[in-house]
Amino acid sequence: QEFRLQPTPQNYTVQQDDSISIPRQYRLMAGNSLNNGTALPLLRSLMPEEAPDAAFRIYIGTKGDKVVSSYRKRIPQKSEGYFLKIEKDRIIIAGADERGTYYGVQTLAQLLTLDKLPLAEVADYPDVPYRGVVEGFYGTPWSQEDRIRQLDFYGRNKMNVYLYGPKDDPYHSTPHWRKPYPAQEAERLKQLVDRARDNNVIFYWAIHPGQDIRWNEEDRELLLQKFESMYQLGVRGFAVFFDDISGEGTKADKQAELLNYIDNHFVQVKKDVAPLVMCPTEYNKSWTKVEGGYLTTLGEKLNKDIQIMWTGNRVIATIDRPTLDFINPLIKRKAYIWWNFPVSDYVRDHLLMGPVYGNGLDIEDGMSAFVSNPMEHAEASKISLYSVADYTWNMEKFDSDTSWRHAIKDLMPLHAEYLETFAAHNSDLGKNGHGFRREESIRLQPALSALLKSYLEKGEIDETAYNQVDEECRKIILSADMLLASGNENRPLIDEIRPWLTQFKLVGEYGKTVLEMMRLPQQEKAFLPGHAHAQALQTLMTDNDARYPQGVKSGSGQLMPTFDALFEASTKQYNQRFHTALNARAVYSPYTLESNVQQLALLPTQQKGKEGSIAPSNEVILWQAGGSLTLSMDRPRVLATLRIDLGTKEEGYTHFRLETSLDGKTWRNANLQSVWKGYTMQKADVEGQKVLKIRLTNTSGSEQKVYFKAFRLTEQE
Ligand SMILES: CCCCNC1=N[C@@H]2[C@@H](O)[C@H](O)[C@@H](CO)O[C@@H]2S1
Repeated sequence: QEFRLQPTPQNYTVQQDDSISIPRQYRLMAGNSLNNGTALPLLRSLMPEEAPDAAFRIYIGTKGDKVVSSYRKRIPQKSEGYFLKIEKDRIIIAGADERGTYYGVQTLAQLLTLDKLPLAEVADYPDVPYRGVVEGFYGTPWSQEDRIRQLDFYGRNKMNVYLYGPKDDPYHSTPHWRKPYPAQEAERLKQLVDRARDNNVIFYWAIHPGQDIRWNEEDRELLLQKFESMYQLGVRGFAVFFDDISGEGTKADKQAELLNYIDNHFVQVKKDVAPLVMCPTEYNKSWTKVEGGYLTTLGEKLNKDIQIMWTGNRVIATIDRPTLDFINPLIKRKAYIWWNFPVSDYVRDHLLMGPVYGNGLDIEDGMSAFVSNPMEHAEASKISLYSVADYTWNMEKFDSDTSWRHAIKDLMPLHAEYLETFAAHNSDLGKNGHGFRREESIRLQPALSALLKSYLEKGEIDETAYNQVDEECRKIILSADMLLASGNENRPLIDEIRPWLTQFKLVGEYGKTVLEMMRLPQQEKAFLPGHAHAQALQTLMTDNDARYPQGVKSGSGQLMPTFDALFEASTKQYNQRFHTALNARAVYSPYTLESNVQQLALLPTQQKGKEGSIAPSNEVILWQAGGSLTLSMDRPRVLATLRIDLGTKEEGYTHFRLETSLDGKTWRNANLQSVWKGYTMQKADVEGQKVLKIRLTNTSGSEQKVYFKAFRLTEQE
């Protein structure tokens, strides 16, 4: 692929017919404003060496520095803007501010990877003021090494925000948010803060006190002391998260009072701290009742410079003009967008490696920030993060597919074609509680549907489609092996995605096996080995990783549904022809879920051996009065245990009724009791009961806010 600057500059011109060789020595003319910044160290790390008598010169400074005064008018009048010009005997880098100058050097760094330096002129600046990443997912927090690599990546891609808020860090959230970090964790955070500064990234530290905060002097002071201890570590950006909580902490006027206090007595006092960021309890449109006044209270009461985060019309949603036209007037400021992609903590068996798409290209003036909540897999998230950097820097020029291909090349230049094959077939999320889906296997879709259509409707094989799919299966197997054997090119990435690479190879082999079966349903003997092999592969694909009930998923959007349908169709043909009863069901879950509780209705069911479960949800469930959830079996089954965890203590369960039924008509109550004291998990007395359906209903007469942390049954052997 051709060379491109990342992110796409606002203005970039090159003299086509001319270039210069990279100067070996240069005389540096630097403005004083850069003395304690990171633009100069970066420049020195890129260019060979300074020589006071060298002919070639580099002028670098920010607006106002004498050294770049003659280029002052060329500097874009935009925060973090810069002007970069390469001439025969000099390079000029002039920033609107220190970070702009740093970005000018980052752009020069990319040009220096070319054999010859083009005589280029770049006048550049970002569309969205705050751009970057919020580590805000559930699951295994990123490691220290992950974060260091991330911060360097943000520097190179001109992202200026890293927001530290991993849900599972006990010092970020309940129970230890009031306590300073122990020495070792504090030291590690300090390392990150320093690394962020090296990359001109604002390191925001977020606190998540909402679950047990008390609206009093003591907790307010404890929170400020915690912020002060983080400030001592070098943190210069702060956030207060009130998401995913229920109870006292959700009151808007109390939240506003606390945040204004922090703003007035900490942020404004320190003077070198970025504007305070807050995460509201009602953080997406599907959860907010405008007339309830939560958002308008924040909009009216919160100091104007406090930023308010928003995920869009739903928890997981793309952002467009109507989204912003809804929220901005309510909060009386531009929303600070928290984009829940490529986060996968609600579909942990999937990787989201596909293109970034679906966000409006005309909304840069409607948001104060756009930060991505990524996967727990740091390296794998970089495909999306590269494109988020591209999209937020220059929105109009953003091209989803071009950006995606370059993101892959940036991640593994030597194995880009294989990683692209892998990423193309590992992008959809599968069925999930949020109903958010992504395109997958886009280029192969026509062949897959043509192959399936002709086989199902006419029992014929569309040879063209067949060969395309066969060829892709070969590429899938090859790509999996090449990436697994890719050694040190990007070992951390391969370590993260190895279970999915192994699975991907099985998908390729399964496809080839099913394609062979399609040729043989009339051959009594020859069909059998293929059928047996396909079943063996199905077993290997569902039982391959203890961390995921049904194994990791790969190709779940298009490849696997097609291959499964072809497996079933060819086996059915064989059974009819030879009056046999070979198993003709590829994927099989004995459990189906129905619910009129909107946030539960789409949750997938899982089955592994004798255990069945409904996938948990990360969010607070608004369970309407009379709302119910029903789990149905394919046939009556004898239960051993049933455990339910709504994240609430004893009295919370009194609002619900649990019933079982053998025929779906007559129901009998099943009592719930605590599994053990102080724990929210409850167990039902269903031991030995033969049931067809299980139903959980909110019989309290009013809406209940609960979590949906577990719904697990085991059958008797
Ligand atoms: C507006 C900002 C508040 C977003 N808070 C959220 N908390 C949860 C995150 O921890 C999860 O990673 C995310 C995706 O499951 O869902 C919600 S989104």
